[in-house]
Parts: sequence; structure tokens; C-alpha cells
Amino acid sequence: MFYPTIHVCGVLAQPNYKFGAPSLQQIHYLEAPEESKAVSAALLATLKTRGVAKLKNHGLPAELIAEMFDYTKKFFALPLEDKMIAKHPPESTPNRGYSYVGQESVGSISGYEKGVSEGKQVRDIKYANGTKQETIDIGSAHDDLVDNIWVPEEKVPGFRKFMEGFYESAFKVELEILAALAIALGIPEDEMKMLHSKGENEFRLLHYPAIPASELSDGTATRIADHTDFGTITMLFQDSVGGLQVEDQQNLGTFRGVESADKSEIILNIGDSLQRLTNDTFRAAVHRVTYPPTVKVGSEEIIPERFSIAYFAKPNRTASLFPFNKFITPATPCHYEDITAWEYNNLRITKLFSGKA
Ligand SMILES: O=C(O)CCC(=O)C(=O)O
Ligand SMILES: [Fe+2]
Repeated sequence: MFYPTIHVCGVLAQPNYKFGAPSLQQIHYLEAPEESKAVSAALLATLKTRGVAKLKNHGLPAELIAEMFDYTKKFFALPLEDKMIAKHPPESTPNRGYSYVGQESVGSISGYEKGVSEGKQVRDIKYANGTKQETIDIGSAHDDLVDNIWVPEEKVPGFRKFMEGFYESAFKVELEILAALAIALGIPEDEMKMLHSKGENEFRLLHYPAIPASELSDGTATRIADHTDFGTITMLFQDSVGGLQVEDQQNLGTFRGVESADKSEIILNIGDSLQRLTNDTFRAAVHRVTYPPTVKVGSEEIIPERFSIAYFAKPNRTASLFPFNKFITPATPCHYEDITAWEYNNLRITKLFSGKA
């Protein structure tokens, strides 16, 4: 049987932690509860300090992720009129399908609830060298409420089947990660899993077109503006272009680059729903995509196109996001009203789309 190892990068709180020994699956080994706790604690500590953790050998095969990037490139290489067959509806929900120029603006949530970039709205790049920033949002094939929106099979043969399968594989890994976080947070694993049992998640394929570095230099444009994600956790895959930055949770205001040596690494961050559920003891890290570290700011260099895939894990729509009891104490009174995951998601996403052209 294959037991992938979990590699938690940048562990600060567990200096003696050795890479390679414990695995995500082994977290469930009753024989090794101490080891399970150590891995979970290391993961939590990394997220709480760095805002982000990298996971290797997490159970999603490298070939599957390579294929994911291949399909993503094939989709975005289609002529615009083909992609528009799978067009995202003009409203914010259902959040499915292909988004074209100006349809969504993460710039509109810059600073939202976080107090960052105050007074300065940063717009997404809409046109660069005649191309656009573009995304496609995909959910579960078994979603009771919302259907996916696909291009016809012959446009990218195998695309739909692959994406539906990838969704299921990523969901299994999501549950393992959530279980690990539950252990570290002292929340019953079952409670965490039940909260996510329906797999009402979304994932997004992103294509950032090539752009001259000079177009980013006046500060009014960025590839994706400062924001937090809405769900519980996000598993991100990126190519080697670079430019992703995450706010250091011990030095707020300082953003650190997160590069992937290998595109099969999962870059893990937590979202606002988990921040709510933990009554702010575990905070969602602000992140953005800007210059790759090798590019000189303001130069005439062309920043190459970039592809990434973000899998947003969300609690069941009907679940309450009221903080878990253990996080409400006389010293830490409840910061949040009760709201369902679906109401909260829609509030956030409507805000995101309010920047729509
Ligand atoms: O493209 C990336 O690396 C980040 C994407 C992202 O943060 C998002 O879609 O929420
Ligand atoms: Fe994000």
C-alpha cells in the first residue's frame, strides 16, 4: 500500500520534525498517535506563522497534476468564441463557467475585511498584448443545486471527464488535510469531515496572459489583487513562472514569495470560513500574484503567461459557520453572527462580482 509522505515546509514550531517519516494517511494510525499529532501540529504551526504551507507527496500523483495543467492550457488555447460557449452567467451565482475580460474583479475586494491597501483600488489586468485574464470555475459533477458549464466534448476531448475525476481525487486529499487540521485544532475529526461531507467545493483554472513588466509598475494593475479566499482551505497548484506572494502572519504587511520547485506541490492556505469557525484564532492569509522575483520592477521585460489551479474547499451549504464552542471563551467572546456557509459564500462572491464591467 502506498503511504505518501507529507512535507511541511518552513516548520518553525517543530524544529526536530524530520521530513519524510509521517504521512497524511498515517495521521489516522492509531498505533502512532504521537506522530500524527506532530505532523498535524507542524502543519498548523506553519500555516499560523507563514500563512501558507507546501505539501509534497500528498497522494495526488504528479502525472495527474501534469495532465491537469495540460488540459488547462488546451482549454485556454481555444478560440474565444469556443470558450464563450461555456460562459459564466453575468450574475455572481452560480459560480460556474468561463469568465472573460472584466467579468470578475478581485480588485473590488482588495482590502475587504483586512484593512490592506486602504484607499487604493487595484484593478485586475484585463488586456495584455491583446489577450485577457481568464478563468473557468468548476464544481462537483454530483452537485444537487448547480450544474457545471462545459464546452462541447469535441472542443477539448476528455476535458470534462478529466475535470470531474480530478474533482473527486482532490476531494479525498482535502478531507485528509482537514482531518489533520482538526487534530491540531482539537476539533473532533468527524465533526470537521461532516461539515464537508457533501463536497460542495469549487475549483478554478486560471490563465494570466503575458504582460510587459512596465504595465504593473504604476501600482494600479496587478495579476491578482490582495485577497483572502472564502472557503475553509485552498489547495493551489502553480507553474514555475512565480509571482505568488502570501502575507507573513508574524509580520503583517510583509509579503513573501511562494515558488513551486515542482508543479505537483500543493500550496495550502486557509480561508475565511475556517477563520470564522475558529473565532479568529486561525486567520486566513492575504495573498496576491504580482511580479515573478526575477523580473525587474518597471522594466520592459515581458512577464510570461502563467497558469494556476485553485481548489477551494467549502463547508456544506446548509452548515453553520458559527464558531466551534471551544473557541468561544470569556477571554475570546464570539466575533461572528451565525450564518450558513452558502449565505456567506454568496455574500462574498457577490462582492467579488460587483467590480464587473
Ligand atoms: O494564481 C494564483 O496563484 C492564485 C489564485 C488565487 O489566489 C485565487 O484564485 O484565489
Ligand atoms: Fe486566492
